[in-house]
Amino acid sequence: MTPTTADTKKRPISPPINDSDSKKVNIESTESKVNHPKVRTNQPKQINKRKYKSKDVDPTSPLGVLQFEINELLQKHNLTKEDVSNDMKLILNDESIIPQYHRIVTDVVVETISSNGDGLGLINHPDSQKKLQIVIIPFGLPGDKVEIRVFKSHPLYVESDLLNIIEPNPNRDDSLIKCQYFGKCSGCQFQNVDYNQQLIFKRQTIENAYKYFAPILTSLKSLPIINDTEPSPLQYSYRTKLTPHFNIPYKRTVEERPNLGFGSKGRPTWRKDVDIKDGSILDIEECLIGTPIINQGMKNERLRFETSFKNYKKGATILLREDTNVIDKDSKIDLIEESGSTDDKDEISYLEVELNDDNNDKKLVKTCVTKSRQIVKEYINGYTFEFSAGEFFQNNNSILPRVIEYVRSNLSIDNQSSSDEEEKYLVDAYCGSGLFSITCSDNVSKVIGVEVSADSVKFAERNATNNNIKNARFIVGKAEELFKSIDTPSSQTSVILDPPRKGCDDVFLNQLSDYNPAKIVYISCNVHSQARDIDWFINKTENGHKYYVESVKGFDFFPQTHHVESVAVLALKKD
Ligand SMILES: C[S@@+](CC[C@H](N)C(=O)[O-])C[C@H]1O[C@@H](n2cnc3c(N)ncnc32)[C@H](O)[C@@H]1O
Repeated sequence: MTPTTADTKKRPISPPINDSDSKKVNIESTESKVNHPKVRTNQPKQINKRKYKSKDVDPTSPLGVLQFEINELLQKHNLTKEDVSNDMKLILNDESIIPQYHRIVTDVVVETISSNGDGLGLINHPDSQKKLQIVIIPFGLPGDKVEIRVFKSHPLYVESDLLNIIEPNPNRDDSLIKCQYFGKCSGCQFQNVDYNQQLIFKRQTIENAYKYFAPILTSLKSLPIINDTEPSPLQYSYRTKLTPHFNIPYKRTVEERPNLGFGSKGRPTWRKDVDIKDGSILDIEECLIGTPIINQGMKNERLRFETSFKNYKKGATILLREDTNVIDKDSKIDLIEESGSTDDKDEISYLEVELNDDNNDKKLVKTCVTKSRQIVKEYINGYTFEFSAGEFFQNNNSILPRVIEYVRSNLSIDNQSSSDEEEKYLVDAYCGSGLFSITCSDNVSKVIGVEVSADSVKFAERNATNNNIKNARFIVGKAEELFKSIDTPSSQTSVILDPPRKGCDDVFLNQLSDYNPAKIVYISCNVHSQARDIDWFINKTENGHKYYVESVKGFDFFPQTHHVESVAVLALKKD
């Protein structure tokens, strides 16, 4: 499969299973439409009025990636999409057909796991013995034999709830589960999977991402073997930011406190000893992947919510962000009113943490901030960072020293036109509040960071000053405008890219190619858009062919979940 055109703006990579228009991934109608067809059985002329509405999906989003995963399953079983298609018109318009489709199925073997952490399997088709259905099984692991309830249909797959594990696969170890909400909460997918196996799943996600989204590099066999995923030092209690939320029904005053927590996923009965109230938002007192002070903040804010919910006219999200202060070991921190969330005695909750690095005359004092405009601090390997609580900052502090070291070590420039005596430069595109610009600044003469958020740039400048970094300058603007203001010689410059989930703009990638830097380190929380961008950059831009993918490695920023951060290094080919 190759991209359809070399010069289109959107670089469409469409899964081959798609319907006629290859630029679109057509998915899905709304749940209410599928589940509650308003068919007036006494007025036959009204039948067949409801039409299936498809919507465009970004191919690198979870639903877009699912299309590639479905396609792979079809290929494995030598099936066509007609062999698994569901008659959406019928499902939407004939109520009597629903029990046939939305049913309990037993002895289903989970074949594979999606990048979203859901199991995928094949079941018999209600329409015909010659057909099959592809089913998504949340919390199903490859090799499990399970009982499921199908509850929702889509043109090429159905969704289900996991009811029972009939035969568990060897990777399933439910004794590892720590959270009482696991299996219902949409946050974690892998608590019952040994941590090493979690890392293997994530490596597989990266491999698949490059297979699906870097088709040219894959077909030319010019991708390196994907490195093992770097584990997180903390596998629980690592998340420095959580955002529990609640719903208030439209235009209604509620008498009873609404659930406050995280979105629920399906209606699993497989966790038999767990009694969880139904609802689209689960009521969650404690989130075990959150840090201790974040959970203290959650406790405080839940207590406040017991009465304050009556003041809300609509649903909202509560921000919980860890704030880390570095102070002398013997001193006491001055906790002013803004310092953070307060407990039932109206006292600011805080935790003292010992430092286990060279800074042993200092200690850390942590509070939980709830106001998005408030300034919070983070401490990483002797560096301190300040940023607005509501702005982007990496959420797993424990793994940051490892990822920073990895990025630093891969920035080194090694080409013929550059010698050790020559000055080296660093460009940090999408720099946020300066995490990589600052921590990677010491072996280069000059760093230039660019970032679209003026607020983040303000903090990047402040962070450079606070960390005594004198060689960094920051520009407010889109990465796409970066190269206008760059004067460093490209053969001595490395570039860090750390874009948001959607990846880089084509304009930017073309400019990057024209600039032709010595080294590129691309960090991404969406390996699918990363793979797409790298395939495009190397194969479709002017100087792209001069580069090769030196390495790709995952970092487990979010243990127990399906997410993986990927770092890809591009170097210039040697002549
Ligand atoms: C994943 S974050 C990385 C931030 C930083 N590297 C870090 O690790 O803290 C992506 C950043 O890109 C910024 N951003 C989004 N679109 C951008 C664009 N077109 N040009 C420059 N920055 C952009 C966001 O504001 C955000 O700070």
